[in-house]
Amino acid sequence: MESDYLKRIGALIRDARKHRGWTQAQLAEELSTSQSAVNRIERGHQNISLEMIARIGEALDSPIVQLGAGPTHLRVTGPTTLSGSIEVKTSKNAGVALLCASLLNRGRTVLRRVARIEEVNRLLEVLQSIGVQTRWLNDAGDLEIIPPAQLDLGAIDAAAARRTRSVIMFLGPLMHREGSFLLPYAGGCDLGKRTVEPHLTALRPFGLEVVATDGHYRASVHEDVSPARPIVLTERGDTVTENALMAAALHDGTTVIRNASSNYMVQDLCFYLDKLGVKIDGVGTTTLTVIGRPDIDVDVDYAPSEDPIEAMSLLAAAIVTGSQITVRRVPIEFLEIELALLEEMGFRYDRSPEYAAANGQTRLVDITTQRSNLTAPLDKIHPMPFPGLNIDNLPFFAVIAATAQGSTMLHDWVYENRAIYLTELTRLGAKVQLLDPHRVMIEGPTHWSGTEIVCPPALRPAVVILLAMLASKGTSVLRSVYVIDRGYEDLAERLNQLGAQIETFRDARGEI
Ligand SMILES: CC(=O)N[C@H]1[C@@H](OP(=O)(O)OP(=O)(O)OC[C@H]2O[C@@H](n3ccc(=O)[nH]c3=O)[C@H](O)[C@@H]2O)O[C@H](CO)[C@@H](O)[C@@H]1O
Ligand SMILES: C=C(OP(=O)(O)O)C(=O)O
Repeated sequence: MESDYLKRIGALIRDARKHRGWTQAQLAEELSTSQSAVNRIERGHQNISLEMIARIGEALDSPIVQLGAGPTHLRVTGPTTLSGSIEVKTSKNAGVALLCASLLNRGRTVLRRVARIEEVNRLLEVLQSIGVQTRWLNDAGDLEIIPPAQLDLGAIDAAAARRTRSVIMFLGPLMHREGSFLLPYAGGCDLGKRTVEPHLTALRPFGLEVVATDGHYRASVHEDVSPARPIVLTERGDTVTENALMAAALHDGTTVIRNASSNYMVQDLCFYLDKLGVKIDGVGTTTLTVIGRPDIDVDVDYAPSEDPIEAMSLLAAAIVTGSQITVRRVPIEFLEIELALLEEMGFRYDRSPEYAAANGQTRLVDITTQRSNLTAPLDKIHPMPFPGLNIDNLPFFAVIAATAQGSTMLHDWVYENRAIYLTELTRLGAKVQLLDPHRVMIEGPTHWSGTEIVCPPALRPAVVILLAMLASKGTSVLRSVYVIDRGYEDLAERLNQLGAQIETFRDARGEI
């Protein structure tokens, strides 16, 4: 079925290219990819995302390929009451870390139930462009990754790389494969300045030097340098810990990483590395001791765990719409503080006994929400590195606080911009006052009323607006939802299965 569809798309692209009089190499250059990737696409031998189709359409200025592409928008009819049950997908953040980590392994990696989200698609495009074979094995999202003997970094799909921040996690694995290389600057949510300096500090003891020039990180590796002392991270960041772990995995010796993040995606990475034969002590703590293996060549199969941020999003959907739903496969240990705080605010729910995730490690529960009357918490809500309230879950408390009686202060000390985007909720009737770029005061409850909003360039605030739209009276339009698709698989469709009325649409050609 899928290959049929890919072949038809491939044929359309080939015809449009020929119509333009271009060679595959010319189109490849325009797309910052390799001629062989274009050849694979045209023959229907490569998965291709809507994003990529849109980029090809733009490059070829082709009405055929542009048809149906362009930004996607959502039309929401509310207010909605949800019912039924929904399963949490595996996490974006473990998914992207594991895709990068698969570069450590010369053998075949199979990742189970990977969320089919745009962030993963971008990384797959990057991996394919440098010669890695990747293939979805089935509709369940099982993904096969086979690296080549030699990577073709010169052919890297720079446009795809720049759309994700995760490409920064290529540094750890690549420094063992290449003496020197170029990586495009990392993108991701626009949350203000996000430094990469902690990554460079963490990797320097392994001999990595990086100079940032004209849109690229220029990396070179001094092979005679190796960590003489424990590596002390200057901040307990998730991706920086993952980079240090990946560098340590192929390092012939023992590395100690202190002030490590013990967050969910880091744990998933540790469990995967264990399957590669890398021994890690201290998983779930802030000191990780890694016994690396200089050559890893094994066929592995790993099932990353469920996404605590998606679980929180679904609980917030139930709370803001006053609905009873069952959220299945909630990774409870990464949501305990959020739930404790919600309980304090008056949220009532039932939880099933714990059971193990497919990785055999992460503890899951099913949560059934009850209609609850919430009141504002006495203290401000602020995030902390795990085991604190998750930084990415903080925005959901904005929409929850807006349904609660009283004033709630949210303090996002982490990001420069993210709290500012929450003020968009005022357009749907919430009282959200920006006290400074990091703090908002929210006064509830809210009489939500529908309107049209363009997604802010940040995933979680965009989802928060969508959830408020479910509760809003009348029709709302949420424009340009790529940012949501970066991190959620079919969110609108899955909410519809719970009874939401969300229609996905694109602008007709010629309209703005
Ligand atoms: C792909 C991925 O996994 N992305 C997650 C990862 O991004 P990532 O690891 O890239 O997060 P950043 O490096 O951007 O760190 C987030 C912010 O926290 C600050 N900071 C972090 C830790 C600390 O101890 N002190 C400190 O100041 C950083 O300076 C930065 O401003 O972690 C973020 C914070 O959990 C999450 O929002 C992202 O979803
Ligand atoms: C900030 C986030 O993602 P990223 O690190 O991919 O920009 C997020 O997941 O909310």
